[in-house]
Amino acid sequence: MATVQTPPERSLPATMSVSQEPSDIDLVALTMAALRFVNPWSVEPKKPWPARIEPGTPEAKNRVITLAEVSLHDTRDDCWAVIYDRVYDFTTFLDEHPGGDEIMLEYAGRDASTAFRSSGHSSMATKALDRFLVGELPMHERMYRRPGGIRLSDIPE
Ligand code: HEM
Repeated sequence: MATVQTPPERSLPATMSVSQEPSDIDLVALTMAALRFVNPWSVEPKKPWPARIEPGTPEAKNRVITLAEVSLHDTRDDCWAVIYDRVYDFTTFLDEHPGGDEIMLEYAGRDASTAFRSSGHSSMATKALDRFLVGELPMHERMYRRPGGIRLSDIPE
């Protein structure tokens, strides 16, 4: 006598909620794959920057750093400041500064453009900034290096 075989009962995985149909899951996976194909940046997390940036390296030139991030580096052991929209790590320079460390620490974690300019620094001092560069402010936070920004004749290239 022929026996009729019924398919085994399909049970949902323990993690799947009762309201979620298997076809919904496939649709999500498909959409993610399609988005990845069209624009990988829309779904992949961006590669995080290394925790420590070596000042003055090509990598430092391309890094965008917000004022909020600069403000976290405001101590003698970790001293950043902004001069003409560029972000510098002056930690290793504090003890070497001919004008003393105190004045530089006053601007740790902040914009020091006006202070730097009004201290009558030589063009040599301005050029020496490159050694300490770790990044640049985003366009919307800049005062100088942006279209329509403050124009000064002696801002370094
Ligand atoms: C936070 C920003 C800074 C402030 C407020 C500041 C302030 C000063 C002041 C007040 C002096 C004059 C000292 C005196 O005449 O007794 C001075 C001198 C000097 N500073 Fe700074 N400084 C800053 C950053 C820097 C940086 C980043 C450099 C080099 C990369 C630098 C290099 C020099 C040099 C070389 C002198 C001797 C004069 C000259 O050759 O220009 N300073 N600074």
